Amino acid sequence: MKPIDLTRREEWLSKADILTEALPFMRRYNDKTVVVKYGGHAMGNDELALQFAADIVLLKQVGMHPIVVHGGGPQIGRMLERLAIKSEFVDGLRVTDKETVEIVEMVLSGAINKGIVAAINAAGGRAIGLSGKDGGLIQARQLRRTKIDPDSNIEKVLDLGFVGEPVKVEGDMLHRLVVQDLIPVVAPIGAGANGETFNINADTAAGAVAAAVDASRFLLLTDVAGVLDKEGRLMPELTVAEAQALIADGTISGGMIPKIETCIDAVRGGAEGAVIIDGRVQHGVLLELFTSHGMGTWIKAE
Ligand SMILES: Nc1ncnc2c1ncn2[C@@H]1O[C@H](COP(=O)(O)OP(=O)(O)O)[C@@H](O)[C@H]1O
Ligand SMILES: CC(=O)N[C@@H](CCC(=O)OP(=O)(O)O)C(=O)O
Repeated sequence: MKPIDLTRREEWLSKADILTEALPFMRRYNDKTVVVKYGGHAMGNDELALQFAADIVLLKQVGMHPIVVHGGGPQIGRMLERLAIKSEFVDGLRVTDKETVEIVEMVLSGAINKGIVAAINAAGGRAIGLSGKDGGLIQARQLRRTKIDPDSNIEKVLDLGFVGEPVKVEGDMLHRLVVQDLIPVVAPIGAGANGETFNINADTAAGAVAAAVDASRFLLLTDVAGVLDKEGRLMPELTVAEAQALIADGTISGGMIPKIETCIDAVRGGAEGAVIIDGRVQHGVLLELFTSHGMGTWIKAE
């Protein structure tokens, strides 16, 4: 990190202003757990990734307990393409056959998880990489999803293969890690009761982790400013009911659906705030947590 040049009064003052604004938030969140979902689209370039890691370390340094749950959808997509394996999405979820789930696990628990761990460690933190399989962290079952067929009006069960949903997250295990000053970095892979591997949407996994550790704040980093209305304008706040209406009328679609569903679960579960922010903005996590104006879209109960 570049030190503040105290001979340049202007620079010094601007940093002092930032600190004056940030300190009350830092005090408020001292000893509190924050779950940060780091989406594949938010990972951007190496510089942004290093900055993200430094911000996570800073949260730890000011006394918070950050837990990172990451995605990697675009990276999985690229690997599947290289291997000439076709992939399709239904409502933002990747249809996952046996061959695909092996690649999903390899990409998420391998390169991406260890890359984030290495970046946090290089920034001065102590990260520990886990998949949902380690220590039985995320126990999962096959996701059962149905859809009403618009022509016949009959409810149909969708076959998404090895797409899972969390049944139980070992929150205590994460607590034991964070009190030892470790920063858990979790890949959204679930373990089935019979040892199956499940591909869990990273937003869903992050929401389940946030609920299990009773997180004070839940941030989802993506590649848009937040939830956009039909004209593409940012919506700074949404109630649960408003968000549901936007899904129903199609304003919210694709990958934004699991994000919103997860935020709704988090606020219903008691999280103080669930926020969708632009991970491509430098220091977005700090701006959201430590400024009064925040960033992105805040989903609130009512
Ligand atoms: N109303 C909306 N506001 C913002 N983004 C939306 C909306 N509806 C759909 N999206 C899409 O959701 C995407 C974010 O989801 P996704 O691609 O799964 O991100 P990530 O990889 O970060 O999880 C956006 O890039 C955008 O294309
Ligand atoms: C079931 C399902 O869709 N799983 C996701 C898991 C990764 C993910 O969610 O990554 P992002 O957060 O970057 O989108 C997938 O296979 O792409």
